[in-house]
Amino acid sequence: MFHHISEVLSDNFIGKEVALRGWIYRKRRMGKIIFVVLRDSSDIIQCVIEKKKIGNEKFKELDKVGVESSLEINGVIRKEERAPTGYEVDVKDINIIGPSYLFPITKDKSDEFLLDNRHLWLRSREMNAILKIRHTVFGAIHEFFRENGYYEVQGPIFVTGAVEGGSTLFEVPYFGKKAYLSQSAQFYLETFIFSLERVYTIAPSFRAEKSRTRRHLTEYWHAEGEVAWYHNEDMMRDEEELIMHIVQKVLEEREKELKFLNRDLEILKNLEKPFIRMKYEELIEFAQENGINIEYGDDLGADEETAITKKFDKPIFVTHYPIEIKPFYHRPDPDNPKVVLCHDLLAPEGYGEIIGGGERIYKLDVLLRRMEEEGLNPEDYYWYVDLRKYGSIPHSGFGLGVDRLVWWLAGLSHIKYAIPYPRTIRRTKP
Ligand SMILES: NC(=O)C[C@H]([NH3+])C(=O)NS(=O)(=O)OC[C@H]1O[C@@H](n2cnc3c(N)ncnc32)[C@H](O)[C@@H]1O
Ligand SMILES: [Mg+2]
Repeated sequence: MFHHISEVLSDNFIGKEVALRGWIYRKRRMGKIIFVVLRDSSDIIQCVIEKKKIGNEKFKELDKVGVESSLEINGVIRKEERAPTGYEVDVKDINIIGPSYLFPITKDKSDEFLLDNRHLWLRSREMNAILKIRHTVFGAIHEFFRENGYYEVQGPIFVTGAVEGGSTLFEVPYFGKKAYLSQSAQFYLETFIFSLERVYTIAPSFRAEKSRTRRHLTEYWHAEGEVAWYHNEDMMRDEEELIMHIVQKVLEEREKELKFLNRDLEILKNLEKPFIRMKYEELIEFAQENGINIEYGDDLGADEETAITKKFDKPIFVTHYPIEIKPFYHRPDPDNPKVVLCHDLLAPEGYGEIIGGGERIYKLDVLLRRMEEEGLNPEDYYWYVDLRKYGSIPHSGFGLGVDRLVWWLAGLSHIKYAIPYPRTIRRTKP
């Protein structure tokens, strides 16, 4: 029976014979001894392999193969302070399963090279840690929604209209017609709430982003929720709970990985509700007082959000944006129709927007007027307009960029490290 390496890194296994399997992470020979650092999905361990124990043939074969060769080993665990994980295996026997020669990732760790070889770089301890954090984040999102009465639903990926503006639509040929890749499942989630009232989905969204920033992908993972009868504040409250749940799970399950990534945990450990709430106009004033060059009416771009959020140590909900800089579906504030009842959630520490959401227009005449103002043809959105014809209700929703959330929680320098296969304006492989 094989153990995972993390199981045997313990005093309870000292003196016990174990069977391990994995890949050569490091290898060096000193005379009649070869030191192998073996890795598996859980951790690494030093293995001391002596020629006299495994025999000349196997020793010679082991000496020839390179890093990332796959191995099974048998041996006895002993404590060794100088070993990378404090224990080592006194090897009795090995079995080389799959040799690897000249594994391409050695000294050259340049960004582009590692992106070109992401299919192999996934094996690194850095990516292993990030993938585990990502796993915990996805699981926590499902857990939160399901524990709070949300039904999981699925919208289509082939669609015929924009949600977040036509400039970032990916057009795909569709049997002689035009289709687009979904920018957001929102409009479809709005159809579900008339049946299930509270729905969510986690799916890829596509944005033909020409901007090359630390936080933009052309394909990203999007967790979206929609709730019947909710107003803007109700939705923000659920989102606060969601983020707190995810942060708590990541701290509980992934402290080891966060520490390996040298993530400063203070802000995450000190996170508490309620998050900061600022109206857009207050945020603009704050930004101007802090020397950030921005005027009322400007959209907050990556640079502005980075500069602003570096000054905060908890997430900030920014609400009541001017109607001109938000998509047509946002509900104008009845008390001041020049602004809309929306919110963005900006992550602190310079990370910026991780959530966009708000209250939807639910009155037919208001929606038709806004579509006309935006030059949209209601016919193109006939099914979306129908929702306002047949038993319309106030409702709100949001979209969380899961890759951006992982990027913030793991304290990474660029979103491309937060997703296994990043897609950007210049990259569509591997
Ligand atoms: N159901 C909804 O109400 C969602 C709404 N229709 C929507 O798509 N809002 S959003 O455009 O701000 O995108 C939502 C989030 O999606 C993320 N996002 C948005 N665009 C990107 C790109 N290009 N790359 C990575 N992540 C991205 C980011 O965190 C945004 O806050
Ligand atoms: Mg947004």
